[in-house]
Amino acid sequence: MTLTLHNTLTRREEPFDPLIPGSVGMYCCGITVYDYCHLGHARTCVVWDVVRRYLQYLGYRVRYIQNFTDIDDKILNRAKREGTTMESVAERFITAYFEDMERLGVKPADAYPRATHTLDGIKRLVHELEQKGYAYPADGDVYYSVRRFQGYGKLSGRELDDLRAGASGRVETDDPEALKKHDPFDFALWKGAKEGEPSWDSPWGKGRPGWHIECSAMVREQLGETIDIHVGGSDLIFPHHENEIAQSEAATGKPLARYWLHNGMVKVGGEKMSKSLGNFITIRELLDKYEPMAVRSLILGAHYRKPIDFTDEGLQAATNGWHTLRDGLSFGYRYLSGENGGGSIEPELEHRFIEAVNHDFNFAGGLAVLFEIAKELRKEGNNLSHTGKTEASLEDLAVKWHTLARLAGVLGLEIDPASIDLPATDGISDSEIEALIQQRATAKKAKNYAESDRIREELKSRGIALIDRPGGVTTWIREG
Ligand SMILES: Nc1ncnc2c1ncn2[C@@H]1O[C@H](COP(=O)(O)OP(=O)(O)OP(=O)(O)O)[C@@H](O)[C@H]1O
Ligand SMILES: [Zn+2]
Repeated sequence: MTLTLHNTLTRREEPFDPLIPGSVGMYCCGITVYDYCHLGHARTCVVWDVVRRYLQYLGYRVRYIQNFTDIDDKILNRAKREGTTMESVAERFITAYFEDMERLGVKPADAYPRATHTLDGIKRLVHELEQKGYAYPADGDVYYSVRRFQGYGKLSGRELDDLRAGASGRVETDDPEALKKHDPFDFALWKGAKEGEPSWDSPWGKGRPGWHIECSAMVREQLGETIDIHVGGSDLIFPHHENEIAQSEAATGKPLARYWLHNGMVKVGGEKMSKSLGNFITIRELLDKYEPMAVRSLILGAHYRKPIDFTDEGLQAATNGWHTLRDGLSFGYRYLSGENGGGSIEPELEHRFIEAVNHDFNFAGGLAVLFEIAKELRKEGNNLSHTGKTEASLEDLAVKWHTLARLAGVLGLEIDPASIDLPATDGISDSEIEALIQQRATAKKAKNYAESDRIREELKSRGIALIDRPGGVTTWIREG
């Protein structure tokens, strides 16, 4: 079984073949830290977290880097609005980022480089591009000359000439930057200092870096000149990743990344969920209403390249799905004296999981295998509580449970053993059921059959079937 990936650069699904066998260098464009993260950011972080975990599970050593963009107009604007500094805004939202990601079970990256910590590397790169004729200074700024780079447009499939035609050669005369550029598609590598804004010394005078150059510099510093996998949201393909390629490849003469992978957007009513559009729900607000693992299930239930439309119904369905998994995952704790995933696993099920996921990270296909195991364990758990017996042997069930726990862990879907007594799938706990059965017995004794039937119906509508046994004993099972 080979892992194949859809490479945005070649528009094809290709076998994965890292530069150094057994080892993967992976870079993800991270967050611009000027606000709380929303569900769109959660999707990006969760998807690439799971890709990283999966590669590790296949046996690769993975070095995973994600940056923070902590120099940016949006951060500056917020700082001005709040009468504080850019550093303090960035610090606050970096802290919030780590809190949110911990709740979602996203593993920390191996390093989190920041623009403010990478200034030397950025300046070196700009200088190199200038030396090689790809960059020109203009009145305190430095611009990248896109038409000097042969491969410009190869990632996004956009031709510079088409872009030019689209822009109809018009130059916005009231935009001071536009007047400094030799070509409208040139972009800033370095921006001369503006009054009252943070700035750093450089050979071009005081100023600050552009957005695209920081990623080129951080990739190089953290992972080298050519990396295996570069990832980010599909909104970054153009211009951000196109510009990263132009910068890095012009400087080194080598490919920046062997595989470019992009996740689809979280949308709301067809539009990208975005801070700027104001149509977002923060991870914090979301986690007030839904369980973190339900959010993960929502994200992993769609193929990573497809858009997800955010709705409450979608999250409710993902919650139900998660509860099925949770019931399966709790089997070992409830019935197998709480051992966890260290035991043997079933090769056939593992094979099916890998076969699904190896096809361009089809996590939804992998999840389907997990649901199947979880449903069987849930059913056998019910058998065990109500008849004391199971259909399969307990040894087989232990192997299935280990398989489920191991593979769900690869997707970062885990239960907290302390939470196992929470209400199960239908939201009704064992003790609530027992209480209703008691009430029903009392009603029956009083010959209030209407009430006793009502209770039976109520439980039935919540997925609980009652079985009246001889001697007035009532047992129950969870159906479904
Ligand atoms: N709606 C979304 N769905 C999926 N990924 C997203 C979404 N919005 C942003 N991302 C991804 O999150 C990462 C961080 O993005 P960044 O901080 O630049 O957000 P942004 O695009 O400025 O957000 P916004 O558009 O909300 O202002 C990027 O990889 C980006 O592609
Ligand atoms: Zn980037």
